Amino acid sequence: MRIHAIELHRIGMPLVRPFETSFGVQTSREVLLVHVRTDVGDGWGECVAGVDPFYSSEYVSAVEDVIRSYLAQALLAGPIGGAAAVAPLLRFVVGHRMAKAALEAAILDAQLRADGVSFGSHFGATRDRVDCGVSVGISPNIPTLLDEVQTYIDQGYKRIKLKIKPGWDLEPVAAVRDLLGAGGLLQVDANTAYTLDDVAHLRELDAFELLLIEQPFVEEDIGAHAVLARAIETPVCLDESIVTTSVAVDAIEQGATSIVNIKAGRVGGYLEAVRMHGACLTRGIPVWCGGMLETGIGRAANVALAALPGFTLPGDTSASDRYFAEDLTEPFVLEEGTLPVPTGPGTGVTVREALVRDWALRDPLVLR
Ligand SMILES: CSCC[C@@H](NC(=O)CCC(=O)O)C(=O)O
Ligand SMILES: [Mg+2]
Repeated sequence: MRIHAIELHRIGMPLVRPFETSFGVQTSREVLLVHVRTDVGDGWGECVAGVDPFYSSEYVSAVEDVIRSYLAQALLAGPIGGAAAVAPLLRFVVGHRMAKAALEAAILDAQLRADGVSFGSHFGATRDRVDCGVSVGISPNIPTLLDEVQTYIDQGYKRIKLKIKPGWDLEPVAAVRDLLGAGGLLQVDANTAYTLDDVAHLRELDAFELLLIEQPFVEEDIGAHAVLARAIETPVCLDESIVTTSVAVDAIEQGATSIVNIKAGRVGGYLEAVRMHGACLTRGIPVWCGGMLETGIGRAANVALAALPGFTLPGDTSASDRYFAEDLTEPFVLEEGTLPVPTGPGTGVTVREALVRDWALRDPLVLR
């Protein structure tokens, strides 16, 4: 495959409601899209990095810079062996996994569209629909939280995930457990907001029959998560910590995580995410597909990934209208708590390029 151009599009999309986590409040999504033009056709990839380095060390301007300054040339210098060659070609740059993942996804999209193969088929999907959960931000108060959760219950979501932080945890969880009833699927995500000093406090979550507690401690503290896992009943699930398949295996073997949130952008791409799925499946570790407020481009790829056999828990693969009034692709619409796996070549979705232009925050960066 010969890549003729790599275009970086930085666009802004308002969120339908503010989304608050333990690291801040978001009211819009500023997202970097990669559009590659190759000798076999075009492809689109979405970078999951936020506009600020608050979820991880990556952020949109840094992604633009690392692609422009280092990564693009490695892909434009000469013919490459397709998407499988991208990670090895980019290994000379340390980290920057979200940037690399967006490039690989765009190239994979171009390659599979040319081959007439869908992401799902390429990954080994075994389902044609995936069960969907929804992530609920920190609310100003309990009544507001319950109104939002009730909306999602009425829409048919199969699982509720609540963002928590010190001062907003036991009370909202108790209220939502009460609203859901005993059998409702409920989990929490702390986005690293706690420390080992909070173990006794976090043990009180055991009363609410949660599916899991996601990433209570900072990314690097794998061992601390193993200590917590031995001290509480609620299964510990890692997100930010799990940046490669080998880190996932180490964390599993240390007893730091018994469920894994897989996000292709966080681990360097969909091909690594498929490898991570395989490693977890072999070890009997359930996985689910995390979300990064993707547009329909990333959402299509996530739904394909979530259709693999080891993805046995509902993911943060919500409908497009969870975050956006209008999407860059045909909207993903929830049907009985599920989304259909796209069957068309590549991601299987068509990017509305007029919207990419209308929502652009600056002129595209074209690298040749
Ligand atoms: C801006 S928060 C993004 C990271 C967060 N993602 C979600 O909560 C799900 C977001 C989504 O529904 O795409 C997580 O830590 O899991
Ligand atoms: Mg998370």
